[in-house]
Amino acid sequence: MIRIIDSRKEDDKDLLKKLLDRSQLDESVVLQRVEEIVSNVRNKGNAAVFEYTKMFDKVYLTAENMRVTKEELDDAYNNVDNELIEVIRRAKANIEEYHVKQKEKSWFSTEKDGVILGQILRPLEIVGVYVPGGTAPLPSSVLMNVIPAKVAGVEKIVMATPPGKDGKINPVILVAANEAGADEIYKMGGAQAIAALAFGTESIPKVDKVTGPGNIYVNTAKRLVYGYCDIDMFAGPSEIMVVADKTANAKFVAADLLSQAEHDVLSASVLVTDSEKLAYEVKNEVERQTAYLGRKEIINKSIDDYGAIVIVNDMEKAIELVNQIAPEHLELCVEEPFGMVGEIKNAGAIFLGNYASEPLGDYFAGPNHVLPTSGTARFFSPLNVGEFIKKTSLISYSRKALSNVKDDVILFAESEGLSAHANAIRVRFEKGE
Ligand SMILES: NC(=O)c1ccc[n+]([C@@H]2O[C@H](COP(=O)([O-])OP(=O)(O)OC[C@H]3O[C@@H](n4cnc5c(N)ncnc54)[C@H](O)[C@@H]3O)[C@@H](O)[C@H]2O)c1
Ligand SMILES: N[C@H](CO)Cc1c[nH]c[nH+]1
Ligand SMILES: [Zn+2]
Repeated sequence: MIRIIDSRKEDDKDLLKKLLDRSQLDESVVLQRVEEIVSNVRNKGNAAVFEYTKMFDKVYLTAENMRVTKEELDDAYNNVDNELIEVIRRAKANIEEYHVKQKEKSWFSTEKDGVILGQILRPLEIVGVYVPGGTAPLPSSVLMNVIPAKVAGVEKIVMATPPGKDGKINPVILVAANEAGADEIYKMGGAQAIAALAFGTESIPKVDKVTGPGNIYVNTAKRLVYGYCDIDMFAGPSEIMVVADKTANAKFVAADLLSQAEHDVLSASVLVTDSEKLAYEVKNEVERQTAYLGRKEIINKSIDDYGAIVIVNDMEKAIELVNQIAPEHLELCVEEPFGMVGEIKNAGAIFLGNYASEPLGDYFAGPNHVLPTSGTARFFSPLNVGEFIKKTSLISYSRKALSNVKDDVILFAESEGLSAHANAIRVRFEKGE
C-alpha cells in the first residue's frame, strides 16, 4: 500500500535516504561478487561467460550459439506482428530525429598572428550496448541505445542481452535491434556480459564503451570496467517523481506512478503535492488501478517499499525535495509547468503537463529513456549522441605566434621545475633557428 507522509507534521529524511539507496543488498557483498565475475571473464573469456550464464540464466551457451544468427533474425520477423514492426519504425524515426539535433561539429578557429586552435570530433569505433532482460525484455531500450550510437557514426555496435530460459532472445528485441542497426548480438546478460564486452573474449570483440541500463550487477560491473573502456552512467531501477497541485488528475497521476513501479521491486514512485485532497485521491486510485494491472507482485512490493505520497506546505518545498532526490523521471502536473521548470536543477527527464505521461517518453517521444537513477541525475545526463563521440584538441602556432608567448611559457615551466619543458620552447629561438 502506498504510504502518505505529511511533511508538514513529520520528518521526510528517512524517505530521502531510502529512495537514494535502494539496492537492498549489502554493497560490499555485491562488489565482491561482481569483482569475481569480472575478473573470471577477463581471465577465462568464453568459459566464464558460459559458466555464469548457466548459473544465473539457466542457459547452456557455446561459442556456436552465443551469437544471434541471420536465420534467428529472419525468424524473429516471422514472429512479430507487422503492426508492431511499424510502431517500432515510427518510434525509431522520432528517436532519430531528436538525437540528430544533438550532433556537435568539429571546429577550428584562427586567432591572430598565426594561431589555429580547434577540436576534432570522431565517433567511437566500436561500442557495446546492454539491453536488460531480467524482469522483462525491453525492445524500447534497444532503440534508445543503438540509435544515438548510429547517429554518432559508430562503426560497429555490439549488443548484449540475457537469453530467456529457452536460450533464445525475445523476437521483438531482435527486430528492434535489426531495425536500429545493431551489428552483432550476443545472448548474455548481467555482470558477465559487461565484462565480456569490456575485455573481449575468444568470440566477443573488445569494445571502447559500454552503455545501457540494468540491475545492480550490471551497474556494478560497469563501474569496475570503467577505465578499461568508457561507460555512460549509473542507469539502475526505474524511478518516477510527480509534482502535482490541485489541478492535477488523480487518475492520471496514479497511473503514471504505477507505470514505473511495474519495472522492478526496487523501482521508486513518489508523488509530492500541496493538495491533501489530491494525495488521498491518488492513494485510492493507486489501489483501484493496481487491482486490474499485471505484474502485481512487483508493483505491490515496489509500492510498499519505495512508494510514497508526500504532502508539502507549498511548491517551494516540493522543488527542494525534487532537487535532493534528483529523480530519473519528473512529471510536473501543475497549473503552470513551464513556470516551474527553471527551478528544477536535478532530474533526468522532465515531463510537463497532464498529457506528457512518462511512458510516452519510454517509447515514442524521441528523447532517450536511458537515464541516471539513485540521485545520480545530480551529475549524469541522459544517454545522448555525445556519449559515442570522442574529442581531440588541435593546436597550431606560427614562429611569430610562439615568439609572442615564449617568455610566459618558459617562466611557467620553470616554476614547475621542468627545465626540459622550458628548453623545448627556448631552442626554437636560439641563433640560427
Ligand atoms: N535507468 C534506466 O534508464 C532504465 C531503463 C530501462 C530499465 N531500467 C531498469 O533496469 C533494470 C533491469 O534489471 P533486470 O534484472 O530486469 O535485467 P538485467 O538484464 O539488468 O539483469 C539480468 C541479469 O542479472 C544477472 N543476475 C541475476 N541475478 C544475479 C545474481 N544473484 N548474481 C549475479 N548476477 C545476477 C543475470 O546474469 C541476468 O542475466 C530494472 O531495474 C529496470 O527498472 C532502467
Ligand atoms: N522507464 C524505463 C526507464 O527507467 C524505460 C522503459 C523501457 N520500457 C518501458 N520503460
Ligand atoms: Zn518504463
